[in-house]
Amino acid sequence: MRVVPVELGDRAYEVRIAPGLLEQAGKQLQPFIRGGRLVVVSDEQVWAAQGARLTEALDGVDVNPVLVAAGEGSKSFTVLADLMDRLLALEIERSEHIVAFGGGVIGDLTGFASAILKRGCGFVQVPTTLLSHVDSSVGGKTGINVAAGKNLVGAFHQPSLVLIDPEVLDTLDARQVRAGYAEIAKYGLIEDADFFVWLEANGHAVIEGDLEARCYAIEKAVAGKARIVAADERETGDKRALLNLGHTFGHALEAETGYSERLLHGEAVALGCVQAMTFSAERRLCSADDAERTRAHFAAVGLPTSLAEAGITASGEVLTRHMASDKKKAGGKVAFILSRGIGQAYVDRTVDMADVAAFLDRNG
Ligand SMILES: NC(=O)c1ccc[n+]([C@@H]2O[C@H](COP(=O)([O-])OP(=O)(O)OC[C@H]3O[C@@H](n4cnc5c(N)ncnc54)[C@H](O)[C@@H]3O)[C@@H](O)[C@H]2O)c1
Ligand SMILES: O=C(O)C(=O)C[C@@H](O)[C@H](O)[C@H](O)COP(=O)(O)O
Ligand SMILES: [Zn+2]
Repeated sequence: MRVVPVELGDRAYEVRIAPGLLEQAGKQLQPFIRGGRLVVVSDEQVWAAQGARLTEALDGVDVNPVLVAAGEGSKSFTVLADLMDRLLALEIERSEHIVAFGGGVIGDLTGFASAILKRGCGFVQVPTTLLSHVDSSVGGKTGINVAAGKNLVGAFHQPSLVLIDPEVLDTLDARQVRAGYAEIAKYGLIEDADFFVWLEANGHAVIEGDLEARCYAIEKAVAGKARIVAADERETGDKRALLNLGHTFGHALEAETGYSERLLHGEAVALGCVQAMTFSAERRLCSADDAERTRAHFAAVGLPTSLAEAGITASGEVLTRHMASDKKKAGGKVAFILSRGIGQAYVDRTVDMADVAAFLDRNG
């Protein structure tokens, strides 16, 4: 088993990664079982595909599944309110841990519900998508989307344990796997140029399900994220903001497409990373070659790299309006994660929104 520690003092926890780990859920989750039961929040699709594996591994435990609809729409006040009522109806106690069994939507929603239920109870992440393996299950960002934008209501609330079994990805469809891959490549672009080179050679293997390549890439991305989170848990400095590479652009694209299946979060991040690198190249911060390598790699693994490809016709002015609600805004200025080269992302607070709008109009 690969174990990545997330060093956060009294909120420290482990990320355990191993094929077949789900079969050991009884042993792994033992410390969190209270009164013989475990409350598990999941979505209907995950539960249909993987629920039996979890409940069989928890033989003898009274598993209480609480299911929500699959998809980004469940990161909403309506679903959160209903979930809270259902958790309270189970007479859940503050000393209990809730298990988030699903992708990033379930992790973000359940994590937020745990943060506010009875003023905070514990939770454990058992992620089931590639995206949630490499990114959303680690670091404690939880929350929901609201009319004003993506993840604008939420809390930092760390899980007590993360259990990653790459074999759960066997039932995940190929488009979702590719979307999750974008957050792996993002990590290489941020601060690990050698890892990006490795991905250029092995990205297909990661996507196609080579277990060794997948485990290596998952561990690498998780370890990178854990290091950044340990250094800047609440994004008060510029360190954690780097994990937002591609997201200022990407979240605007998700807003424009109504958080719908038209553009998955990971696809928006891929497109956003290409835009951030191309914008950086136009400003001569990084080379045109690095921007092209980024575009070519995402294209090679089947991710969208242009607005036209994603079917987005909105003007730069409309897209930058979405960016105005970005959480990285300070003193009225939106911060952008730009790049001095592959593996050299940095936070830039000098960007003029009119320049971004004109860039988007030129680079449809
Ligand atoms: N908190 C963070 O740090 C963080 C980081 C990155 C992304 N996110 C958030 O994560 C969300 C995206 O997460 P996601 O890409 O995992 O999407 P998701 O949770 O919507 O899952 C994608 C789809 O796959 C299905 N699914 C999940 N696991 C499956 C499995 N093993 N077999 C079959 N079907 C399965 C789900 O039912 C869903 O329909 C976004 O809301 C994004 O904002 C959060
Ligand atoms: O963990 C982080 O920090 C990230 O930025 C990871 C991102 O991949 C993730 O999508 C996150 O939810 C975006 O953060 P937000 O603060 O912009 O909502
Ligand atoms: Zn993301």
